Amino acid sequence: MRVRIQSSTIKGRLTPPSSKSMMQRALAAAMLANGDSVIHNPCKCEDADAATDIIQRMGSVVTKKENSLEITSKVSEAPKSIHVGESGLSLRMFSPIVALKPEEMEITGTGSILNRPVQNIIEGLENLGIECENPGKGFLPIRIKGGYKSNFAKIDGSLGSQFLTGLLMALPLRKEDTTLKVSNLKSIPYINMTLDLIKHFGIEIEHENYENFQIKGNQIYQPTEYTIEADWSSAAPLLVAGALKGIVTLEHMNPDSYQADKAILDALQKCGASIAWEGNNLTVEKKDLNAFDFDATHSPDLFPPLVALAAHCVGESRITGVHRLEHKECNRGVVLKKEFAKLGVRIRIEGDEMIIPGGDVQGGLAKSNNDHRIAMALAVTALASPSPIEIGQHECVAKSYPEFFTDLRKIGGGVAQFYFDSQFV
Ligand SMILES: O=C(O)C1=C[C@@H](OP(=O)(O)O)[C@@H](O)[C@H](O)C1
Ligand SMILES: C=C(OP(=O)(O)O)C(=O)O
Repeated sequence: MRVRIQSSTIKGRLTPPSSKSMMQRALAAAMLANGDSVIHNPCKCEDADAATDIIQRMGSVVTKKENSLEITSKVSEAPKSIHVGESGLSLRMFSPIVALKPEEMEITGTGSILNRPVQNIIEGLENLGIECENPGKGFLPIRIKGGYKSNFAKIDGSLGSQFLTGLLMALPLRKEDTTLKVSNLKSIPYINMTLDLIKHFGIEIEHENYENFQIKGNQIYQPTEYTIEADWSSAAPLLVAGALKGIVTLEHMNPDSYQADKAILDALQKCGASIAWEGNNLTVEKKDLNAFDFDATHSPDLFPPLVALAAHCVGESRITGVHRLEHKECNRGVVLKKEFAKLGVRIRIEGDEMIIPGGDVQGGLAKSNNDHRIAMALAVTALASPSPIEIGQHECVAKSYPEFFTDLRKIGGGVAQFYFDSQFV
């Protein structure tokens, strides 16, 4: 199935889905807290389902209520395997967590996660004395025989923050203290989110400049109630839709969020869109849009919606941080260049910079490459395109935002859906 989006005027109010990053962390923390926790406003998407399945396999009982999840956690026997679905975060966060258990456990996944390297997880765990096997030779599956033996490790943060998130969640449960020396950490705001969330569950970690983490052992996760915020990563394409073609108000947004992708506001401001807050309601409205420069090194998931924005600005926009895109659901730098070329936009990549000429969008056929953020970016690009854009493999939005096309339609997006029975682009 593919979807066709045509030029449309945007006008409306929405609440974006709850944060999948916070949701997966909250599920892990609730599992680590022996007792009853409640997650309010849970996120419903495939990555959240994967994390829910993992904690259930690890022995937590999850009960769905109206707009909450009750999680009863208890010490239980380790399963033989866990399945992370397509979630990079669940893979990298739960690996160090399951390594607290001495039993051997296999970690598997499906789809795009099978093309994402696991070497840095293995190296990091081995530095802490964990035995790992990797029948997938650099990719999933991996087998972990847990039991941390070392109190010190050097961690390479250059590929991202997710593995460090897992270590920061797991290591406070050791008997011993641990010191981590982290080099070249990327996606830093995600670590702030982790530290804030575990603090809510009673865990304290100190660090100097995101390089030297002192993790006290013998800490205890306290069962608690936790409310998941609206997702700034899912909000980003909706805000770009407002900036390109009308006006959109997003409700229940936290202006003080730790989420990295709140930085979309900086880019919208730089290009000249109108931004207004009223309490927790955020309104973005179209104005004349000019090219902008933006550093997305620490908020890499903003690249796709920012490319959609830049493609309709006057002039050439420059986004830094291309090296952060290689190991996402697809190689996002390469795929953005290839798919936007099909629509008339000749993106250039020079070193770590992506240069996007504005004003060349023609419309046409493009595919998501099974990447939810690319599918959403193509959809909002279409709102201001002279001819419609058809998007193949658009169902992949279910990874983070299953209702994306329904919501886009609610605010005026001209979304038509139809079946197609043979090979597509
Ligand atoms: O911790 C998280 O929730 C995430 C961290 C980022 O990954 P990296 O830390 O690998 O850059 C981001 O791209 C991902 O979508 C979610
Ligand atoms: C990269 C993403 O997620 P993950 O790494 O958790 O699969 C994303 O949601 O854009």
